[in-house]
Amino acid sequence: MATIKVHGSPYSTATMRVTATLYEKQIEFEFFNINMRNGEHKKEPFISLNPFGQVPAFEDGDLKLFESRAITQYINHEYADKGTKLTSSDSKKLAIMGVWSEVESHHFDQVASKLVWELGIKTLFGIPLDPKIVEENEAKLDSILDVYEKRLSESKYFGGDSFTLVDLHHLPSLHYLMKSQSKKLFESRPHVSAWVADITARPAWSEVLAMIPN
Ligand SMILES: N[C@@H](CCC(=O)N[C@@H](CS)C(=O)NCC(=O)O)C(=O)O
Repeated sequence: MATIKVHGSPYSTATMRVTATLYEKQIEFEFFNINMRNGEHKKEPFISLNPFGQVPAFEDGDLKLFESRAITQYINHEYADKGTKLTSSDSKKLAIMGVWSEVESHHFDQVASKLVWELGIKTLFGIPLDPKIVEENEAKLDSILDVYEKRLSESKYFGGDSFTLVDLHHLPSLHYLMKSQSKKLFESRPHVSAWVADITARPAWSEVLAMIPN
């Protein structure tokens, strides 16, 4: 089997989505650290792997991919027999997963990524945050988490009874937000809070966190 290569940054939420999937599937990979502070993601050779100049990029033999969710879907499909099953073979369950997958990327992530930047990354690198952006996006997150609380009171995970890619795709932003003032929005909702505790305790997720430099 050709070696899988992940080009990204251990701090990047999109990169973490891919490494979390590889660890869940127990697939070995080689990690190439792209120094974003030096702008390596905007230059060759990286820009040939992702013309949008964003991490991560991924290689499996001749196959070259970018866009983290497309990469996780590929890994899940190609290595279906390995590690954790992160999807369903039932078309109705798959359709429900599809709904919540769209919610994660078009509702949750739109807001969470702004908060991660303001409260997570800027804090990490000592850059002053913009309180207006934080306030606006926390208000939006509050409404999204009302929907999440209802869904998670009916179903243990977003896709049903078992952990799937939909839950996994949330993990990187949760990592930053649960260390920030936005934590209160998750903790005030019992089902959301139990789901966060459950999915962040997964051994594969600890392996992703171990890649972040101290
Ligand atoms: N939709 C893309 C988003 C990738 C993305 O936004 N990556 C961030 C790091 S988490 C990045 O490279 N930011 C630098 C930039 O946009 O210039 C994916 O899921 O892969």
